[in-house]
Amino acid sequence: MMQDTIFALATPPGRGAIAVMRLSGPGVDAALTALGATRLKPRMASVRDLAYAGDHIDQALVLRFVAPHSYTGEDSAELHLHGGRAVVEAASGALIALGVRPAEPGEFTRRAFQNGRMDLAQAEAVADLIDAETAAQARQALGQLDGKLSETYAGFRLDLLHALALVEAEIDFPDEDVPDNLARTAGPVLDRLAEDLRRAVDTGRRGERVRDGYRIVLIGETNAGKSSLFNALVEREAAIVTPIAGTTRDVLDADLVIGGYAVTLSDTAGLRESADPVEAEGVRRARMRAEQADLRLWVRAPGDPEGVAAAYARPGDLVVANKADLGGSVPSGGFERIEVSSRSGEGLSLLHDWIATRLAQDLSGADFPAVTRERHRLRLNEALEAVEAGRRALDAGPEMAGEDLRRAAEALSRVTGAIGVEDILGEVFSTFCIGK
Ligand SMILES: Nc1nc2c(c(=O)[nH]1)N(C=O)[C@@H](CNc1ccc(C(=O)N[C@@H](CCC(=O)O)C(=O)O)cc1)CN2
Ligand SMILES: Nc1nc2c(ncn2[C@@H]2O[C@H](COP(=O)(O)OP(=O)(O)OP(=O)(O)O)[C@@H](O)[C@H]2O)c(=O)[nH]1
Ligand SMILES: [Mg+2]
Repeated sequence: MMQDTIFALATPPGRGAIAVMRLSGPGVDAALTALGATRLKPRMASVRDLAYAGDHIDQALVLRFVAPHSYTGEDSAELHLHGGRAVVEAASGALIALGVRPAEPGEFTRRAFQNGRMDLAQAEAVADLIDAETAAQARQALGQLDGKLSETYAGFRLDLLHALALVEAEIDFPDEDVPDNLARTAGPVLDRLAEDLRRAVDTGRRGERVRDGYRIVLIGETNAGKSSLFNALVEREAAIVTPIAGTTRDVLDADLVIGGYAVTLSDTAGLRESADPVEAEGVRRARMRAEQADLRLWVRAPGDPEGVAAAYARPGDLVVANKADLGGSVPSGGFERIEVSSRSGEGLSLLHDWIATRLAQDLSGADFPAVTRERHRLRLNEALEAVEAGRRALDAGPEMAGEDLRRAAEALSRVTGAIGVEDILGEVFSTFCIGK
């Protein structure tokens, strides 16, 4: 079956200096000819007057790419138009009249994937690079686009296939010259692989946090000044502040960038026992969010009760001793501690720097993370479990182990899309923007 020919605006909609319209599919050359763009040398920019049905559309810069030497691997073209709504409308109308269809989100990259121009992890990297707002996110996405994540998984698979070959040799030639002590040969290979996978899962937290944002949660007793500190850090009056204990109920999130890393900061309800069902639900949500935090700032004020929050703090938390302008002391309780005043602003830049240092500690690292999305982490854990099961099964016999190892290989292949791809295509490409 012949592929549709598709088009989409690749630049943001609206008024701009230039609007780039992208086309891909077997009908590209016919469409270009119908618009009057002829004698185009592949990969060379040419200025052409575009017209359709007697109407002049634009004087445009036109690029033509001949399959397979294009982004999608198909015949493709770009119309660099004057960036006004009317011109873009006229060009779209002409293309639709010529039987070229508007693209679905991510359809260009999906075709690039289906034509073997990139694997699934690289396609995800394209989306991540477009969404990147911090330098760290862009760096990580670019590494993934270059194939670093794919290489890591290829390495795991190679070790796995090595172990599988040993196991299968034992299955196929049980009476021949294969060492019959299988556990002695394949065992160490699997042990090493399991070790590598475990390390990859551990560093994976870092990749996901760089991509999705590092989660910082404010916790503390009511009235400690969590919402005041939240407002000071996000630099706007986002949260309600009152002298009434129990003001905050819902969890309030704000996205910010600290030290070049994306951070989600959450304000939460003050932790205390409450008979009010609304407040009790707020406290339940506060605890839930605090559980998932990468860093918790335990906000304390002079005279705070040694109450629920103290019982809740855990190693790694930072005590933020608030209301320093009032004098009076706040016990640190063995935690690292920084004195601030949300009111006067004293100490806030110190707090900012402390957080930036913690982020760099937790998120920077020389080697590229094996996991940047939950999808990767789930498959990696699946592979690790299967390898561990295979290792245990070696003693029971090669058939048992072979089954587990094939399951591990399949889990790893799903990350780069080497197999079992149909069910994940929708999930991966539906989040793209149109024109990518
Ligand atoms: N105008 C424009 N800018 C763009 C893109 C684009 O499609 N159009 N890209 C799209 O995301 C990115 C660049 N990525 C691209 C990757 C491969 C090919 C390509 O034509 N590859 C051919 C030829 C390679 C060569 O010139 O030697 C190939 O690999 O065979 C084009 C763009 C970013 N900038
Ligand atoms: N003097 C002084 N007062 C502060 C400071 N920070 C907050 N406050 C006051 O303390 C009271 C409580 O502040 P909030 O920010 O609402 O406290 P909270 O921890 O969010 O309280 P809940 O939402 O009830 O848990 C308000 O009256 C604030 O104006 C500070 O640094 N110095
Ligand atoms: Mg509050």
